[in-house]
Amino acid sequence: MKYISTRGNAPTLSFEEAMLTGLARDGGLYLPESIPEMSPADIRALEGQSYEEVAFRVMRPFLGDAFTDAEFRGIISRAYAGFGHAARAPLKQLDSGHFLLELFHGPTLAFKDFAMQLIGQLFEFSLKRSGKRVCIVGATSGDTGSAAIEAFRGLDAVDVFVLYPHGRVSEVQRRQMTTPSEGNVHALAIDGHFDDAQARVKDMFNDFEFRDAVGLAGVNSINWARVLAQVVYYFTAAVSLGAPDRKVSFTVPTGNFGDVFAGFIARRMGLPIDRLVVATNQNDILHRCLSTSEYKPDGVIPSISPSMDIQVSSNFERALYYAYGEDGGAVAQLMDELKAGGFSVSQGALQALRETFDSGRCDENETRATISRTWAGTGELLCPHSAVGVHVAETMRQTGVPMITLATAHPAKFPDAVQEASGQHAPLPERMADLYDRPERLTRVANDLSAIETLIKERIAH
Ligand SMILES: Cc1ncc(COP(=O)(O)O)c(C=O)c1O
Ligand SMILES: N[C@@H](CCOP(=O)(O)O)C(=O)O
Repeated sequence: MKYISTRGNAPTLSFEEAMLTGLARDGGLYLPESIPEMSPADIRALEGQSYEEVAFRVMRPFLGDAFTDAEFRGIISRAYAGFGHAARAPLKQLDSGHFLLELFHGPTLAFKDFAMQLIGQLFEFSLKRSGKRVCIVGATSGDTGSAAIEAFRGLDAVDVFVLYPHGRVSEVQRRQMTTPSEGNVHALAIDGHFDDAQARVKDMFNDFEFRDAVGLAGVNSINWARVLAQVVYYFTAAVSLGAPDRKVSFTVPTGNFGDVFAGFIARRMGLPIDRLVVATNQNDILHRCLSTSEYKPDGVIPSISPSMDIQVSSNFERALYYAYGEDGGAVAQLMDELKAGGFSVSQGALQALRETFDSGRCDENETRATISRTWAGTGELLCPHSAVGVHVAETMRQTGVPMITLATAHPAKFPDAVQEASGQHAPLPERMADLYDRPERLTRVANDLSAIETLIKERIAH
């Protein structure tokens, strides 16, 4: 299995190389050259299997010869051993035909753990084998950063730097990033919002001298392995509702488009997904683009679902690659236009996107009302991101096709918003009960590439 760049002008890599490389050297994102398919019989055979077994069968064809079957099974088993639910991703019924896929039972209480725990294990295995070191730099609006720190803390061959927008993540998210005491963990609070942090990370990848000097690696959903690990729970959820003999739809609270793009890959692999619904908060560039064809970032507005406060949605580039008929030149052209302010998706590409994706938006009041209504009606306490999904799903439901909404974070990560909306306190699990008492360690940084690069080089030298 080979990996190619969405912009068509970077070296072709193996799975392991693409995983350790992060951003392609032409600025694009890696994708498999072709997408392996699973037959209806293969999908049917997943019924009743453990999450780990489904993960093995779904991901194995993408890996080539990077790991033996036994090695990969061991990696998967270690990755999910620390999850707080035997099913890993349990499905709960909310209403007739509407289900909630709970993705927040991992160590940092967000869906990011599904991929990050796996790539933590993959990196560790791979770096031990090669004897190499890497410097991971990630951008986060709150959840990727804490999941990355949890997955890589204390690893000898890795330094992990996380850039988060100062003052724009929840207190629990911040403390998850600033309280680990391991010397290889560096939480950097940047002046700006998530889009600034993500832009600086991509700038670092495009600064080849810096990139090669520090051994830069990425664990944002830039990294294909992140997306791949998220494909698995689309299979477990759909199969438990009758796939491949019954279609299902998914609604996905969306920011950087990684999670919903994983659903797109599941669909291309043969999973009978009817609609993939992109649910945005008031930072609704994706909903506007899918409705009007115009993709023009116009500034982030802070919301009560802060992890989705994103206007430059990295993985949309991967969807555009397929919508433009796998034409890397066309994608490179759009990304140049984006640097100059924005672009319009062609009518043909828009039609291709709409064959798979629907979209909807949920404002702040609707988010609060959904948390309150869902608590009162079902006893399920939603985090604000999951509430965005549930609200949009409720407006999109079709009779006859079950809708599965992804619950992307635990309500305890956003206790103030949840309390205000529902009057309910969402307590942290016992193992994190002292989070508010642990000492914090962070560095404030300006939104300045050279200052951040200098800081990273100095920290690594020490
Ligand atoms: C809790 C939560 N929900 C939803 C999202 C959006 O996911 P994606 O960026 O993959 O679209 C994020 C951030 O990624 C998140 O942290
Ligand atoms: N919401 C994310 C933003 C980064 O997304 P990623 O999937 O590209 O890592 C976060 O919580 O950091």
